[in-house]
Amino acid sequence: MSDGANLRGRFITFEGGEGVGKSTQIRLLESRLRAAGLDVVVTREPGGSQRAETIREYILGGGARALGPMAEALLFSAARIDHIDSLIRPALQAGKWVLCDRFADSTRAYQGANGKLGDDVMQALEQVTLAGVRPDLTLVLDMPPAIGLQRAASRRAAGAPADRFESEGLGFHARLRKAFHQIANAEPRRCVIVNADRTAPEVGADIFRIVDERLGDAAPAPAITR
Ligand SMILES: Nc1ncnc2c1ncn2[C@@H]1O[C@H](COP(=O)(O)OP(=O)(O)OP(=O)(O)O)[C@@H](O)[C@H]1O
Ligand SMILES: Cc1cn([C@H]2C[C@H](O)[C@@H](COP(=O)(O)O)O2)c(=O)[nH]c1=O
Repeated sequence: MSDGANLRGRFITFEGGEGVGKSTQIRLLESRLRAAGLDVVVTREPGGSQRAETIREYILGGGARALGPMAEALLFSAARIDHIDSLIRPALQAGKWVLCDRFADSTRAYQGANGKLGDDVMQALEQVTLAGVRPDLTLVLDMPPAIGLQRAASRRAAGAPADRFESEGLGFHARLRKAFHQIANAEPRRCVIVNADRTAPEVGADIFRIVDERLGDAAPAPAITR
């Protein structure tokens, strides 16, 4: 969340490479948190607001590729500013739990590490973009990239092309995995790496246990059933 005392909710982000199961796990966690009586908002990046969804279409369609990683990072950040202002901050101020499919760590990994933008640039960008809205917990879903890419490909409609980043080579996706590990290892109070190469219910049980351990005091009696 949240360095502002007026942000009462909880902010959980899901990160990782392509096809690691973030959307699937967000749906599972959403239903468990709702069952525990919490007010939950599910959202995603890039996107989550009308203007940010327009930017999403442009970037994932490959429109910004030729501009290079710095310009792409700025576009993701522009989308994030609108998303934070119009949806995330108001939800946190209202005491809701926000589950977000990707956030600033994706910019660090995809544009920063893979695009070779310096840490100083990435930190400055986050400082102005996030304006104090930072995740309470980040779940980094981890698996060999070849498996995730295979899952992402099998999810696509027949004949649909891979998007801007799915179509990068295996080396790009291997560097992403390393970057997410580095991010998580550098911030162990915020980030947990979750082995996503298991069945969805197994991963989901692990995630709920982590959420309960890390943020359970904020929830009305979250009960682990398995
Ligand atoms: N644990 C799992 N085992 C096998 N298949 C899974 C598992 N979790 C999700 N899937 C399937 O893999 C595909 C990708 O899952 P999902 O959309 O949840 O991933 P994602 O991380 O949100 O992907 P992306 O970042 O590419 O949008 C879907 O077809 C989904 O049904
Ligand atoms: C937020 C963000 C995302 N990306 C990349 C990562 C994915 O390839 C796509 C989003 O697609 P998904 O199916 O919704 O995961 O965008 C990025 O490069 N930088 C970012 O900041």
